[in-house]
Amino acid sequence: MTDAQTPSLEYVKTLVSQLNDYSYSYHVKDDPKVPDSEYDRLYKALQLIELKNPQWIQPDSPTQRVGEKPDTGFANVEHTVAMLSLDNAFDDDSMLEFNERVKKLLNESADIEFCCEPKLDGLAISLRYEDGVLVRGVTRGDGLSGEDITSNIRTIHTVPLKLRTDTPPPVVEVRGEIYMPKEGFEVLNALAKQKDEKLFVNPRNAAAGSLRQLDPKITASRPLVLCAYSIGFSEGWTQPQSHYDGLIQLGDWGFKINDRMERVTGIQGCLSYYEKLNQDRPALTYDIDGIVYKVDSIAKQQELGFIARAPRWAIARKFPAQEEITQ
Ligand SMILES: Cc1ccc2cc(C(N)=O)cc(O)c2n1
Repeated sequence: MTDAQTPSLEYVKTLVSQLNDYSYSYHVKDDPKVPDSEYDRLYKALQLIELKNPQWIQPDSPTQRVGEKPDTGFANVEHTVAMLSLDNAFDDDSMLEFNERVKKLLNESADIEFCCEPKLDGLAISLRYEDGVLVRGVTRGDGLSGEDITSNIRTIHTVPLKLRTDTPPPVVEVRGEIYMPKEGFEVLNALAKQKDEKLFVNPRNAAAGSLRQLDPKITASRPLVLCAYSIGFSEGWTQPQSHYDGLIQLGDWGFKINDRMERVTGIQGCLSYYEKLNQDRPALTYDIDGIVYKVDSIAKQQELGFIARAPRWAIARKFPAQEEITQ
């Protein structure tokens, strides 16, 4: 790319695409492709052209991540499909019962395939994409409705402003957990201490406080990460028939998915996954409060359905509570 490119709509689209590719590699794949200086040079070039040609501004331009405060507070929005809480299991016997109950309900004698993932200790949100473009981000709230925090969601680099595909579903809602990595939490509290400000008790509270800021510039300054964990409502496409494949699809679209996510066979696979993750837990760069196990087959999930608001096809196996972080 030449430096002195004549500004044009095509050139703006190329710059946006290039900057978003670099940002995806850096923030989602943790694999920077160019030095920060090169990213900043292109970003400034884009800003300058957009300033002189606002009509060329693209919806997924990285310059559009940090907007203005919403005039009023956060509007309340109803979820198209309820955001479920999970039944909890606190010991292996409960896991064995969960497995037996699932097999009985499915009238299945063979081992069930489960998808396992760390249960991130953050805040659940739902993102709506129309024709591949992010239109809204809503907190879980009470599971039926939540707060529209789109302006704050847009500032998070691991939230794609546009899905990385030329053939997006007309409508898809993606669910994920927004969390603050342990290191970012320590730096944030060290800064707060220096400024004699109130400290956050733990990364989850820090993430919640950062998302509830009315000013997106404050949210933008906080080290927040989105990890996608499921596809919610969608229409106009053929959804993968396995939860695991759905997560791979989300990764292909540009979302961060958890690299510890794994598909296992039967209850023994679940118990082994628990033992391994419980050992590795202290070394993780983020807080978790358990493991989420899901029946991998979407058809089996639909057959099992839901009791009240907790699905019969999933369970959260909790770790013993970590000692509270002393200030
Ligand atoms: C259905 C459901 C509900 C809450 C969840 C929460 C998490 C999480 N906190 O990481 C992961 C999941 O797969 C979840 N899945």
